[in-house]
Amino acid sequence: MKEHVALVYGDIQGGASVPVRIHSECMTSEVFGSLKCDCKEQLDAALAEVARRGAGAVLYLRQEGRGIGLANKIRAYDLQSQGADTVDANRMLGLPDDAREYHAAADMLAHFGVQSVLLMTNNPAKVEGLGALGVTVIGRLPVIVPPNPFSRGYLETKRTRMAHELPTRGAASAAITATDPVLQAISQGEAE
Ligand SMILES: Nc1nc2c(ncn2[C@@H]2O[C@H](COP(=O)(O)OP(=O)(O)OP(=O)(O)O)[C@@H](O)[C@H]2O)c(=O)[nH]1
Ligand SMILES: [Zn+2]
Repeated sequence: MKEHVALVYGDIQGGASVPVRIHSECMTSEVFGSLKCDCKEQLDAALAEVARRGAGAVLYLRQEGRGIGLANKIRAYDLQSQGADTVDANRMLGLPDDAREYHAAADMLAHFGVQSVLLMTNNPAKVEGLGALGVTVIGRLPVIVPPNPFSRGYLETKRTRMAHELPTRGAASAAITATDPVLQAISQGEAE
């Protein structure tokens, strides 16, 4: 059984416009430090933003690899190393682009009596998915991580094929940004 986690900071009981990050597990970046995606930096940025705002929650869902599981994600990485992008790699394996569900997140928010959330995400499908489950998403807070040389293609695929609201290369952003100095240095070294 997968155990999901609600990390709550401050008092959110019965709250409205509660800052919430609904985060999907990514062992490769969060545990092993892979730079192929932005998940760990998004998690860190969300935790910092919740603390800065004084109250909020990070709901950590055990949906590795957008719900296809770790072994399938590693198989997809193998196909990506041969040129496929994230979406096509999943399809070549006969798997959906995104197999995640958000019932657990909706249940957690109901448990705390949260009336509405400010959702920290760049993914409009996540906003819609929660709305369909009865969660009132009153606003969206972008969580932008600057690309590094290893994540650039992955982020570009999210922008162009999965409709994530991410800046085009070089565009300035006033969103929550990752503060990791190493990643910022890598990204600035890449910028031109
Ligand atoms: N199938 C697959 N999953 C991946 C890959 N890289 C990261 N993931 C998973 O993608 C999930 C995160 O989803 P993303 O599409 O990056 O972001 P999101 O949660 O939809 O949107 P945000 O709220 O803006 O972060 C995590 O579960 C990661 O394990 C990959 O190459 N293939
Ligand atoms: Zn990741």
